[in-house]
Amino acid sequence: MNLVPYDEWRASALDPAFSEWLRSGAEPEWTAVVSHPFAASITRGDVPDDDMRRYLIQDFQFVDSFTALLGAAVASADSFESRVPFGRFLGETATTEEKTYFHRALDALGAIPADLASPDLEPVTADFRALMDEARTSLDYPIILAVLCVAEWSYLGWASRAEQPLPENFVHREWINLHEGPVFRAWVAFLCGELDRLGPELDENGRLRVLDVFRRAVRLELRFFDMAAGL
Ligand SMILES: Cc1ncc(C[n+]2csc(CCO)c2C)c(N)n1
Repeated sequence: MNLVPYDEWRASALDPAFSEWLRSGAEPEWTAVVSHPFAASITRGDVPDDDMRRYLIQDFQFVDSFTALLGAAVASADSFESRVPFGRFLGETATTEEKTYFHRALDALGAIPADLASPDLEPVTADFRALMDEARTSLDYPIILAVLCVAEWSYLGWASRAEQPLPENFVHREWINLHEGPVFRAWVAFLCGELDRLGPELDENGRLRVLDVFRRAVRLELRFFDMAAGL
């Protein structure tokens, strides 16, 4: 656990970015997420259909709350320039992915419409949705950023470990491609950059609140993959 205050840490860190203070403060769970056996199995293309279906059914419920949280980011960002990337991601990626990938993948895996509309929530899915609802209703921009940043940065983390050639099965291949590549990298860099811009301006208490939310989100990502792996 990282208990070194940001100002002290910054003086000696190799990369003094606020987002790096958050990430290193979320170890060892961060590394456990990006190197998780379930994620590694996605990159190899060998997740059994039943496991992939269960994971994606739960993840569709995650993405629903995540999409609502993006709306709160549009509403709470501190400038027009900062609102724009959230609006673009919302329109171009989040809603397109929902319409296409989840529907096609879950159809191929034999899910029925009720599995998308109103599945039973796993405890970790309910907990993750509760954290996102908490961030959304706070309308506190750095807090919202912390949750969004963990979700996207950690997914870039495992997906960028995939080796070529990617699996042929589209359910695996497209799920990797959605979280890799120059456009997704630029999106993650934007989220980290916003935290790097705003974090140093917060007082110590404000920074610790952002770190607390960041850590809670990382622990939930870990539990989410554990759930998917049946651990
Ligand atoms: C538990 C969990 N954490 C992060 C992501 C990454 N992610 C967050 S929203 C979204 C859809 C728009 O790209 C994606 C892929 C996820 N899917 N599931």
